[in-house]
Amino acid sequence: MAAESKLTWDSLPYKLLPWLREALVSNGYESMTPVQASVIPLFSGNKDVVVQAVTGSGKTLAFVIPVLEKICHFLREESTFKKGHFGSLIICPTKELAFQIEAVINNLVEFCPDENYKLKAQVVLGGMGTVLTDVQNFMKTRAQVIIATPGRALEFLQHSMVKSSSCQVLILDEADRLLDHNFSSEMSLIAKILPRQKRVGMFSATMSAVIDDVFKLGMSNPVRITVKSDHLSQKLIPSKLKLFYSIVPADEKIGFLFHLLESYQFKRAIVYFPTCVCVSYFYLLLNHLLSCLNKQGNGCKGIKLHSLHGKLQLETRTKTLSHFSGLSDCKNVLLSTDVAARGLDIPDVDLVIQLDPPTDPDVFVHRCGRAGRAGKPGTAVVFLTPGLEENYVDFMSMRKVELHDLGNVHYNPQRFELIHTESRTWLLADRARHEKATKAFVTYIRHYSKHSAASIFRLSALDYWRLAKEFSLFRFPKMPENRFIHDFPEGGFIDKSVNFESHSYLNTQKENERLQQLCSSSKAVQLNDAMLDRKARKEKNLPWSKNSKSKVNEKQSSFSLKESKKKKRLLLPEAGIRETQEDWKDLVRSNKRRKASETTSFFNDL
Ligand SMILES: Nc1ncnc2c1ncn2[C@@H]1O[C@H](COP(=O)(O)OP(=O)(O)OP(=O)(O)O)[C@@H](O)[C@H]1O
Repeated sequence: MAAESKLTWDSLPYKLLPWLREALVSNGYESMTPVQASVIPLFSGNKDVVVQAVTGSGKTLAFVIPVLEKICHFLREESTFKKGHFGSLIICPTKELAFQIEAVINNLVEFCPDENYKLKAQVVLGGMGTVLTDVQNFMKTRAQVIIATPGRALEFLQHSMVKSSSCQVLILDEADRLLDHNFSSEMSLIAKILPRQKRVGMFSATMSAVIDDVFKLGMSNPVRITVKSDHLSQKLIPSKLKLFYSIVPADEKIGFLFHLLESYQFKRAIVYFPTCVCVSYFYLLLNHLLSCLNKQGNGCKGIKLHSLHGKLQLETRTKTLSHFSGLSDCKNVLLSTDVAARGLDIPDVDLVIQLDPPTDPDVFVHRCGRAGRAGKPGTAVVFLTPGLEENYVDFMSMRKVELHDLGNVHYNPQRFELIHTESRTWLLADRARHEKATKAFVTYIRHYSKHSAASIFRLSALDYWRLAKEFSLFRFPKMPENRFIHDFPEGGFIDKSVNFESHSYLNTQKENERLQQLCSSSKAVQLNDAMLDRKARKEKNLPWSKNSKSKVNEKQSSFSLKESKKKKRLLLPEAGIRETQEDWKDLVRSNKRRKASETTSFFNDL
């Protein structure tokens, strides 16, 4: 980071603990960043702080230093925390961020002389064992700093063996995220459990709606600190981060993404997708396309893809991040949801691509801020589809975020066609792939409806045909939004040349099950036809006196028999119809899940 000479650690109005000063310098932090210089004296001097500073400006150390100092002062006086007690609680919205903060603390505390005490931090996260395991570990390690995500932090504090009366400092990293409606109830309960006398620090690059909530957390007279970038026009954006937009029709996004990945010189890039299913689907598809393009000598060599989203096991997520950020001679590309939008500090990420803008405009700033950190150069590009979405440029400009046109990009149309053909062939080879594409498409539409800028992102204005092509769909799933699709094809069939009955699974067991189901439903149709035939014959053989219908009606009745057969068939689970019902069931199920998850954890969706 470009250090300003006057911001040395010695220029603080008090003297840092000698071991801490040494630890900072040994970790390469020769001097303070502006946010550290503004925050540390106030926060260490017992003020509550609400800090807004651009992404990558060093907010983590701005709270870690006062936290460690306060614990050391306490330990100097009391020599130890009583069993079950701790000194500081740091809350952040994601597990990745919790581990990152733990690493920053660990790198410093190893310099702490442990004559009397050993400084320790412990992460306490949902999805990693039970809270009882966390508590048992805590009893063994006697960690003084707890780093947690909100739900597990609350469970931990509510455990009878955990005593919170010695907690002196509460930190909310990505505070605006922690205080939004998804976490606010946990946060108020946590604030009630912790002692009144604690100091509170809130940190984020965006703080639009936070200020009303500070008093709920028991902050008394907080100081608001805003550190803007020295960028001429963009005060919310780091000075060396360049922001671009490009108008790209939905069905050209994948081709254009490959073009950017190939033509830009970068070391690490993050590509954002809206949902977990979209990440996992496009990870498979893009990997396949990459190997096709490579084999056919169509470029895109030396690119390695990684995928990250909240539905992956924590262990997988951790491994993915370490592979993505580890040493490599490839261009590493992380396909991710917003689980990697905030706080993550991955060295050398110099390109961020957003296939779609995020639903919350504040997240846009956080996503872009994964590049251009700590004074390094970076580029962020967002794709906007032609039409209403173009207004996003003015919308962001009103929020003081200026986007520049990436300009005309010439890319190879042949390669573009190749991408579509290869995607189609790949999907045709396995029915499961098309099912995944369908799910990804449905989650995309659902996500689109959540945009806070509803006048720009309208479901009615989406180009569903092009969007379906982006996902390589052969058929529209049944969903309420189909009413917006012009010239909606009969049965939703986009590609009429695809025979859905013979479209098979690559997995033999799955395929056998499907064939059995198909067979039993066609038997059911036959049985039903036979039953109707018998009934008709019986009616025909009745004596004239008992038959209510006249001969004149006979022709009509044989016609209505055919009609009723047809109708009954429609009620039976024939292959095509069953699929539509499946699509529909998926949607209903996912709607139910969405409602449930909206009331539980928002981050399941990331
Ligand atoms: N004093 C310093 N000197 C040199 N580098 C620093 C200093 N402080 C922090 N950094 C580096 O700057 C980078 C960004 O820091 P950090 O992750 O704390 O930013 P942030 O402001 O929290 O960003 P975000 O808003 O994205 O969470 C890190 O790589 C960190 O090592």
